[in-house]
Formats: sequence, C-alpha cells, structure tokens
Amino acid sequence: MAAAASTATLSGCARPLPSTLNSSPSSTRLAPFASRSRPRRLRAAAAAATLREVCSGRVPDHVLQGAEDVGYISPTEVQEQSLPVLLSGLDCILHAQTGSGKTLAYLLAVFSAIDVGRSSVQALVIVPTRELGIQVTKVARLLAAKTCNVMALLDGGMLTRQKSWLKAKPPAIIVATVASLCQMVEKRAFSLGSIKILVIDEVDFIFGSSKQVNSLRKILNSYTAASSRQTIFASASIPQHNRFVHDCVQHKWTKSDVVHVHVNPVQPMPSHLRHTYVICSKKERLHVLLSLLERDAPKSVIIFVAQQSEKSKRAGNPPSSTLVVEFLRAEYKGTLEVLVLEEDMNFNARATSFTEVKGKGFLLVSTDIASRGFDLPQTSHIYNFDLPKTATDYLHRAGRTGREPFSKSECSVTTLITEEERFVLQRFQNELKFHSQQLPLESMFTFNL
Ligand SMILES: Nc1ncnc2c1ncn2[C@@H]1O[C@H](COP(=O)(O)OP(=O)(O)OP(=O)(O)O)[C@@H](O)[C@H]1O
Repeated sequence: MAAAASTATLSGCARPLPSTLNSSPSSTRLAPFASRSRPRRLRAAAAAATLREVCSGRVPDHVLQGAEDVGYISPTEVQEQSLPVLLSGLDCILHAQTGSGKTLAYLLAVFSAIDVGRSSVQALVIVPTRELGIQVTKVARLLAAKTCNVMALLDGGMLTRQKSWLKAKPPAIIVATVASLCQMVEKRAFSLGSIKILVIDEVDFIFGSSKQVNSLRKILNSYTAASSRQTIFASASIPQHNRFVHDCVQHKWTKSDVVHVHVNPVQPMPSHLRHTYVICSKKERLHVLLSLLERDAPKSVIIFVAQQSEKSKRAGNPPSSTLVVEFLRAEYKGTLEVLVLEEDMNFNARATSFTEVKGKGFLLVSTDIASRGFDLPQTSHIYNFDLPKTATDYLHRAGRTGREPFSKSECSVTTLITEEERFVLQRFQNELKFHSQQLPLESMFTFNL
C-alpha cells in the first residue's frame, strides 16, 4: 500500500513542513492518523546531505558543532528520514532498528524546540532504566555544550538534593525514569506546565510494564497535554504499530496528525548480525559457553541470562547470573573482566558495573535490563545463555551488538538452547525474518562433564 502513494502532503499537519519532507527515501512510511487508510511515502532525497544540512536553520549551531565534534557528520538512515518530521514540530513515532541512531534524532528535536534563555523545564525525555538514562543524559549534555542544564532524575538518584536544585534553577531538559519523575511531580518539586517537547524512549517497553503504565498515562494526559507539546515515541519494536498509532490519537497521547516514521519495516533485525545456535543440555551449558568464549576470542561480550522467577527464589536456587558469573570467574582464562548487572542489585553496585563496562573490554553477564537502549559499541558478541522470552526480547538483546552505524563488520549472536527449545527459536526467526545457523556441539567441544 505504501508503494502506491508517491508524495507526502501530510494533511492536518500543525505547522508548515520543511521542503525536505517532500523528498525522502523509500523505506519511510508516513502514516498520519488523519489519513490512516493510506500510509504515505516520501520521495528519495536528491543527494546525500550532511547532518548539518538536514538540520539547517532549525537546530542551534553550537548543538550541531557538538555533534560534529564527536563524529556525527552524516545522518544515519533514520536521522535522514525522521529529522524533517521531528524538526517541523510534528508528533512522531520513531520506529527503527536497534543501533540506528534514534537518540540523536530525538535529541536534535529537543534542542530545536527549547529556548535556552528561559528558566523552566521545557523538555522531558522518559527512559525505562537508570542505565539508559545516564547514557541519554551524557549525549544531551554533550550537545548542550553548557548552554543549558540537563538534569537526570533516575531511580537510585539523589532525589532530595535534586528537589532543591529543581526549585532553585530549573533545568531546560530532564531525562527521567517514570517512577522518579512522578515522585518529584507529586512532591511539587516542579511542574510540567511549561513542557514543549516530550520524548518517550523504548515506549513499547514502558507501556508493557504493569508497574509503569499508569504513571506514564498520568504524564501523557494529566501532567501535560498533547495539544501543548510535541510528543515523540521511540523504539525498535512497536508490536501492532497500526493499532498503537490509533491508540495514540484515541487516548490523546499525541495530536491527530502524528507521523509514523518506520524505517526498515520488512527487516526489523539489523542485517550485519550473524546468528548461530548450539543445542545442548542444561548441564552442558556453562561448558559450552566457555568453549564459545575461547573459540570466538571476542572483544567485548554481553551474556544474557533470565531474571530469576519468584518460584525459583522461594526454592532457594541460585539465579542464572550467579551460576554464570561464579563459573566464569573460576574457569575463564581470557583477559576480559567478568561483570554482572541485574535488577536485584542495589543502585550503587549497578552504577559500578555500568561505569566499568564503559571504555574497556568486558564480559558482562546481564538480565534483560541491558537489552534496552544500552549503547556499548565495542560489543562484538552476544550470547543468550537463557533463551529470551519473546521475539522482541531477542531483537533487543541482539541489537546490543553491531551498533556502529557506518561499519558493516559482522557481529555475532549465539543462543544456547535445549532440543525442546528449538521450535521457540524457530518462531523468533520466522517473526523477525533472520536466519540462524546451528553450530554442531560434538565437533567443536571437547569437555567432559
Ligand atoms: N550520525 C551518526 N554518525 C555516527 N554515529 C552515530 C550517528 N548517530 C548515532 N550514532 C552512534 O550510533 C550508535 C547507536 O545509536 P543509538 O544509541 O541512538 O541507537 P538507537 O537507535 O537508539 O538504538 P536502540 O534501539 O538499541 O536504543 C551510538 O553509538 C551513537 O553514538
């Protein structure tokens, strides 16, 4: 259907659109709710533009300079396709592969919307985890180049101290987790009345969390109103996205002319990842993992484990993370440091693990807490020690590697499964349209249990 529509007139748009909106690559689908029956396409841009050209006149120069200083010269595909929409002030659902550069795209929109001369909270970026919040804050501060304050209101933060800072000198931009934000608003530390732009990153994850969804609805509908702000939702996975676009308008989470920018709709999985799997028994798994690490000699690794169930806790079993970490600390002879990250750790320990993985080779054993938004571009290998629960979880775990946008070097994702789990992995393959190759256990591993 998208191929049939050749131009994007975007009926119902609140503001005049930049001329680049009439010319865009074929992979973008624009589905303004006002004309939902026919998703629209943009025509291909005449020539490759730089990030500065794409943002021309709409993003302050110092912000673009900051971006260039860290090497963001050419826009990634999602930036090229979404920035004309985002910088025109339209509400947007930013839907593109993991590692495709959505963060910079929405932060550029933030800087184009705020007035750094005003002393009020004007932009709010909501993230699901403290770790992702730290990362986004870092990029926002880098782009702000000290022209405005960026505050992180994150779970495990020093909220009492931040409350007085908020009152004394409101930051222009706040990056927050849902719980910490609501706590502050309910304590009347500040109001969201002057918010011009609201971004919700990993939106499907936050909406999918029973703990967070009610608070999120308050942020969207009670503390602020869609009519007085620009709203941006971002994720690599938005299941039933047409339904979601419909709900956005129906529940007034966005305005009615919200635009769905969907890059690579046919192939949600980044193409330069190599997927393999090994079939082994539960008893063999730790040894298989060790053999793979010795064989692959990875630069940096994330090993994903399942979060321990309440039932398993009650039965007094150790969680997978403990099993893997203790085994690797005893048996792994490589140079990478073995670190752990999981929900049950206290925030100081989480912060230490997060800081330590930055900037050096690591072997991080983590639950799905590291699967959303974590940007450690040096990660060359992912191992699923425990099978992810859903195809979406597989997608986000796999997307922690292959994150250098203009590099095509192959990164790998290896999943350890039992014979009975084979069909689950097959289902993920069908849903996400990727191929996974079996590594034969017997020819590769020489351990005796
Ligand atoms: N224009 C650019 N040029 C070079 N590198 C870029 C550019 N934009 C983003 N990057 C880099 O690409 C990597 C991935 O970006 P980002 O974290 O925004 O991805 P994402 O789309 O949010 O992924 P996920 O869905 O996994 O959260 C980061 O390391 C970032 O620094």
